[in-house]
Parts: sequence; C-alpha cells; structure tokens
Amino acid sequence: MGTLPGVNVRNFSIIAHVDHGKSTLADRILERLGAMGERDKRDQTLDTLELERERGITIKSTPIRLTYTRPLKDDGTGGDSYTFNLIDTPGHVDFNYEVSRSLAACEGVLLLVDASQGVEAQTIVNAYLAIDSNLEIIPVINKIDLPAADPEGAAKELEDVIGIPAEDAVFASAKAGIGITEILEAIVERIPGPSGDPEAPLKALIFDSFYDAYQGVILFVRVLEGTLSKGQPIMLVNSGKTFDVDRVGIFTPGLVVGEALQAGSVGWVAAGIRDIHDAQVGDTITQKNRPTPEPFPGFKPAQPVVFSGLYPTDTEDYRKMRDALEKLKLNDAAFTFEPETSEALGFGFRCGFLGLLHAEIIQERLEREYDLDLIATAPAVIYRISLTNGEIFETQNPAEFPTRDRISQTEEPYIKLSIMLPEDYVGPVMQLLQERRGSMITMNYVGKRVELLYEVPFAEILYDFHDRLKSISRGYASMDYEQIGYRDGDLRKVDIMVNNEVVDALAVIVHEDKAYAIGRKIVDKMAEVIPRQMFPVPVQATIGGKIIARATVKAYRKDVLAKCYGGDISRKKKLLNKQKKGRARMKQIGTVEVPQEAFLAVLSTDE
Ligand SMILES: Nc1nc2c(ncn2[C@@H]2O[C@H](COP(=O)(O)OP(=O)(O)OP(=O)(O)O)[C@@H](O)[C@H]2O)c(=O)[nH]1
Repeated sequence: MGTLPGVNVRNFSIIAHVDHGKSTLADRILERLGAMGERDKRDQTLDTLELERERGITIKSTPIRLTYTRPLKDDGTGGDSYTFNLIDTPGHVDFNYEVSRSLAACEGVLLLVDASQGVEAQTIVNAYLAIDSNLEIIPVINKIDLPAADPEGAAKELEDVIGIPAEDAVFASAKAGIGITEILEAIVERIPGPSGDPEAPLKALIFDSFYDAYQGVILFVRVLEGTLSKGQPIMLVNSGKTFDVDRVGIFTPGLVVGEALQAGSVGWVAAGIRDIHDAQVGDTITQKNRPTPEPFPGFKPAQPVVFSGLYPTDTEDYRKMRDALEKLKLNDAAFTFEPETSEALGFGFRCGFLGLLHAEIIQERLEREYDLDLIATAPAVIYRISLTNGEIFETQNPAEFPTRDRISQTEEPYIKLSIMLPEDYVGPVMQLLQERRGSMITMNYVGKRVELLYEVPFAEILYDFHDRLKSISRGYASMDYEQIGYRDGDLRKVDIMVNNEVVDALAVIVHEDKAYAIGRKIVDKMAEVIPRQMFPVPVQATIGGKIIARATVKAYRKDVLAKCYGGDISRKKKLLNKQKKGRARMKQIGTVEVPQEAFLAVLSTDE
C-alpha cells in the first residue's frame, strides 16, 4: 500500500458536460497507463449497473489507481513515477452532492469541454463545484479532431464565463488519442500532491459506497489526515456510530486488500457496517479514541426531494416489491420508501428520490432486475404548509393536503436554474421560463451564446421542462440547477374523477395560476388514453369539489376478435395475447381500466 503523502501522488477527477467525452478520456488514460479500458472493466468489476452503460451516463463512481512514469527528457529529467488516483464522478444534477464529495477527495480536476459545443450549463456548475473545493483546474478542450471544432473559441468561452485563463487549456482528442501526454504531464505539473500527516488523528472522507452481501457496506474514502488501518476502532462523526475496521485496500480497479491507508491515499474500507445510513457519503471517519478536532465540513444527509407512489400492477406482487425495494435501499442512502394505500391502486409504496433521473433508474431496476410491473403516480416535490392553528408541516403527498379552510400559507421549493443557449433562442426560452413562473436573476452574453440564470419553482421543471427546452432550442440549450429553498406559492389540490368517482392516486398539488390549465391537460390526456368502454366515461378535474375541467371517453370498444371471422383459433389466441400485453400496465378502477400513461398525464409534453 504504502503511498506516503507527498509529491508522487495525484488525486484527480474528470468533470464535463454530458457527452463531452469524459468516459472516452478516462478510457484513453487507462489504456495509456496500461490499465484496462473503463468499458472492459465495467463488464468485469463490482456490480456496475447495466442501466448506466445503456444510458451512457455515469451513476456510480468507481475510483482507480494508476501508475504514470514520466517520459525522459533531453535534460535528463523525467523517468520518475507517479501514483494517480482517478476518481470518477456521476454526471447528473440529481447526484451533484456526490459529485461535490468526490471532488473533495481530489486536489485537481480535468475540466473537459467539447471543442465543437463550447461551454455548457453542466460545465459551469461542475467548474464551480471544483472551485468551491479549492481544486486546481486543468481545462481540456476535447474533440479537436472534429471538423466543427473551434478549440480557441471554446478556451476563450471558459475564460469569459468562468475566468479560467484560455492559455492554460490543453487541446486534445480523447478519441484520436491527441494531447494525452500533455494531459498526463499537466496532471503531474499543475495538480499539487496531497498533504497531510500520517501520525495525526484520523480524518477520512467518505465519497461513495456500495453494499456487499458478505462484507457489508464498502466505503470509498479519501484519507486526509492520519492512517486508517485494519483492526482499528473507528467512529463516524455525523452518525456517531462506531465500528472496527475489518479490511482496507485500494482499487486497481478491483478491490485489492492492503494493511493501511495513509494521509493522501484513496481507497476502501470494510468495517462490518450493515446499514448504509450509518456511514453516509460526506461523513468523516475518525479514530474512536482519538477523534479529529476538525471533521470534514459540509456534511448533508442524503435526502430525497422528489416523491412518487409506486404500485405493483398485480396486487400479488406486493411482497416481492417490498423485498426488492429493501434490496435497492441497502445500496442507496438517498432512496426512501414507506407503505402507502390508495383506494384506486391498492397497496403500494410512497418512494423518495434525489430527482427524476434517480426515480427513473429505480423504477427501471425494479422492472428489469426484479421483474415487476409497476404503476407510478405523478412525481411531486415537498411543499411546506402552515395551518390556521399555527402548525407547520411538510408534505409531498396530495393525499395529505389539507382543505382550504385549514390552511393559512403554502410554500413551494425553488431552484436556481442555469441555461446556456445560442442567442437566437433566447426569446422563446424566456417565454417558456415565464410560463413556468420563473424570474430572471441575470443574463450574460458569451460571444454568440447566452447564459440565463433564473429562479424557478422546482415543480415547474419536473413537468416536461427539459424536453420543451430542448425542442424550443433545437437541442442547443443545456441546463443545470440547484435547490435554493422555499418561497410563497398559492397551492391547490386538483382531484380527478373517473366515471364520477374520485381517483385518489391521480390527485396533484399545483400552483393556483396553473390549476385550470393542468386540470384541463390531465382530463384531455386521460380521455385520450383510457380505452373506450361500452358506455361513455366522464373524466373531471375538481378543486375543493368544484369542477374545473371535463372530458369524455366515448363509448364503443374495438373488438379485436371481429377480424378473425371465427376461423383460426391460434390467430385468435395470438391477438388476445397481444391485447393482454398491451394492457399489462393497466389498473382496474371501478368498471374502468386506466393505463399507466393516465397516471402521468400531468407530465405529458403536448401543451
Ligand atoms: N470526434 C470525437 N468524438 C469524441 C471524442 N471524445 C469523445 N467522443 C465521442 O463523444 C461521445 C460522448 O463521449 P463519452 O465519453 O461517452 O461522453 P461522457 O462525457 O462520458 O458522457 P457522460 O457519461 O454522459 O457524461 C461518444 O460518442 C464519443 O465517442 C473526441 O475526442 N473526438
């Protein structure tokens, strides 16, 4: 193990906007330093998520240790070896806290910018995360092999927007292998080695973790001070829990067992931790009997911000679903669930997520890995409600929304939204933001592009905002955001009635200004997706019992068997099966079958 703090270690990350080439560059560096490519590695190591590969985004961080030997130079210098710890970061706003902790484990970053796209919203947010962690930033302008590349332009944008000098940029092509030596040399020359005293009281930062059925929670750590060794009694500063270290080691990229991790090192620890909540990302590990006087600041317990009801389409699957949720939770401190009962959907779970992507990932995993068919209700954020009796409470669940006469004030969560876009689209995008009740903070011109900063209610971007932004800007706009707290907002609960019965699982909490439009949108969408019955089915939206929108599912149901002229039985069966399959994700509500799409009608994009 024995990497001492000091000159020959470099701990760094690669940060970039989506698709600017982070994985490709990581692969290239690994390949150059004789390690397997990231993608081969993924096929072999840990429990890397299939979904991650499919979606082409990084969800779980996996660090890796590499050895770099500098080329010999004419003046006789070079030839010395360095240990690189490359710490991967998840590439999505839902996981920004994890990104910030991964960055806190480093001394420097490669900030990658696509030479044909320039600075995008995530470039800026990631760069500021790095600046907040006081990291050395090496700007790398990637994809210079592309005909549309404008490396100088991209470097200039970095200077204009973030203040990173354009002359610091390294021009590269991760794909064509251009500029890789320059990048490796820049890592050695510009990023400082870690400092820290191996004899000081232990101070190690947890920047990621995963659950192993045999060893319990495996923590990914950066040791800042002191030494973390086998057998040592440790304490988690924020959870207050204590454990004895079973094993420590490094990543190569598999888990390799060692004796100790000293200040400056990046590695892993197993300490018989059974519950991931006892040792969360961002917490500080210290010695039980000799605690550090200065734990790592900025700990935030993982907290879900978006909620949705998940119900098995087949009520028989309830237990299976609970087991699956429990398994997922073992590995994911940010994911929560509790049992919930809906009159319409039966027994299910109210689940909490870090954002919509996180929600989608969990849902897809339940369906694929655990073979469950689910109905999901519309995602909701956490509202703050003050009651006339002085009580204040938070809820994300429309079922808990009080009647008007009991409410004195309602507040909703806001985000600071940053959007980068070509100037041609500024008008329509500002109009969209206005529709979403946004208010402008600033607008900056960067050459022919514009950075817009807005305050927007979080709920407004949950509902198809990203798709609309992309379509309005023909794919050119990019966005990122952070939560900024609560603001006054006059909220209403919109109930939906199908065939004159209130369907609890369809209710949504919305801002007063939007209540009518959203009620309209939901009933129209529902009338479109509910299959026709033998009788007409009214669908209505109501607020406090008053009808605000209505639509009708017309009578008549297409009889698919009519086509078969009574003859071929196997063909008949086939058609019936086909129909059954198409119906799989439906829920019987009274006499009416309601498909999954109806529950997400509020999210539909057709405005
Ligand atoms: N022409 C060219 N294409 C590149 C280069 N680097 C990456 N690409 C391509 O750009 C696309 C995105 O690259 P990735 O490495 O997957 O991007 P990423 O930043 O890891 O994406 P996320 O994981 O979603 O953040 C892929 O199709 C790559 O082949 C380059 O230097 N030149």
